[in-house]
Amino acid sequence: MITVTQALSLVLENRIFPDTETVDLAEAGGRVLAAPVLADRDFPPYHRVTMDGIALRAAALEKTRSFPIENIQAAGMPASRLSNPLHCIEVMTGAVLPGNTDTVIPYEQCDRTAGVAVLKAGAAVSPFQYIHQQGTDAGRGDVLLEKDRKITSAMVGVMASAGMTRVSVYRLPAVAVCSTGDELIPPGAQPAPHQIRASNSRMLAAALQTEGIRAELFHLSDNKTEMKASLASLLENFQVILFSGAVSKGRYDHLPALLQEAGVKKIFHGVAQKPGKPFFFGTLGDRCHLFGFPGNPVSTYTCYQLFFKPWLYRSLHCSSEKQVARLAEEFIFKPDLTCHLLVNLSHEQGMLTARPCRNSGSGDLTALARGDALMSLPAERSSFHAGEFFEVTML
Ligand SMILES: Nc1nc2c(c(=O)[nH]1)N[C@H]1C(S)=C(S)[C@@H](COP(=O)(O)OP(=O)(O)OC[C@H]3O[C@@H](n4cnc5c(N)ncnc54)[C@H](O)[C@@H]3O)O[C@H]1N2
Ligand code: MOO
Repeated sequence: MITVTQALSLVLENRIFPDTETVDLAEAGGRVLAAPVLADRDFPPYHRVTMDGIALRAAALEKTRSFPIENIQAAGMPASRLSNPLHCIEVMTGAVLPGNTDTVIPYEQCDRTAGVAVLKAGAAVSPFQYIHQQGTDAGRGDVLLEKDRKITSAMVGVMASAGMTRVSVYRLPAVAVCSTGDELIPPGAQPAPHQIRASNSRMLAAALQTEGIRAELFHLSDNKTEMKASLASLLENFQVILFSGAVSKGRYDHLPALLQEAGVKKIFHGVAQKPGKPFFFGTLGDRCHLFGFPGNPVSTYTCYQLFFKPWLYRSLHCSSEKQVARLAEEFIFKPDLTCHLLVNLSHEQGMLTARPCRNSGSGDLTALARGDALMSLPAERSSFHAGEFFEVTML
């Protein structure tokens, strides 16, 4: 059995190198940007008025506090120009600053009567106040967004303002999610007493959906001949296959052997961790990457989070951030395995703090929905003390 660290580096070494494609801006959220986004014009593109009020020349204040209003400059109107330096133009937020003016005084600081604006006593005036100056956010041609970033809603906004309607992103792999086991029935069916509902495949599909991947779901029978036939077709049609179950020592755990018979190279089978010990990972050349997650629901999900997700992010050129949290209470774990402890997180004394979450083991799917994160406790130790910091993976 290999360590968690060794397993993770083997998984990451076997990343894929996806092509790029262009998608509509409306579909780009959550995808990874494959090319930098440049400013097609200055940001803002003109001196933008930031308060409703009047625009005038600041130097005019040495001569007068009373300004005849020449006209109104609203947002969306082409720039006008102040003809008399002792006059003003009414301006609205978002308008282009009129030519021959250099300051804005909000309505609250002046009185307007009979077409004349008079500054109130104490109205503060300095050049370029309440003006968002052209090009101060970014200049034309500047990089607004670096490539290899996961596209957030703010980034969608930036791209829209740079005039983009299509975005270059890394192509997502075609993923199949396969449950295994004759005890499983679809969630909509009525289970007999000896049956359970297939939850893992739905859980994995939901996790993939948050990455923008619409996986296809399959179910493999425990029957060796049937499983073999299904695998042949899956290996033909998918770049990535996530299996859950059929990877431990049982008489019907045919998956690792059948995959290898079908030409899959075993990269590893078995990781010194709990949960998720019988985890299998293999490749079929560059054509297909296979993750055989152990069937217990918490094991499946743990392996997805700790190995598949970093693999996906590395393949898509972006990184998944690691965090540490403070263990709130003593925890003992004797086996010589990395323990991925299900925890609840809170902020205590300004520190991210983790408390073990009640659960009854890797078959306890209900606990997974109560937990916030997995805290990885190193295999070399068996007692972990309150106040120590360890890495956490958010769920
Ligand atoms: N003799 C040994 N037995 C087991 C070992 C071992 O080392 N020696 N390892 C144990 C560990 S650890 C795990 S984890 C499990 C994993 O076994 P499999 O990957 O072969 O998974 P299954 O036996 O098919 O299923 C385990 C468990 O999970 C339920 N399951 C499976 N798929 C789903 C699904 N899609 N949705 C909901 N629940 C699912 C299944 O019904 C079983 O209860 O092996 C231990 N045994
Ligand atoms: O490792 Mo198994 O994944 O404990 O339940």
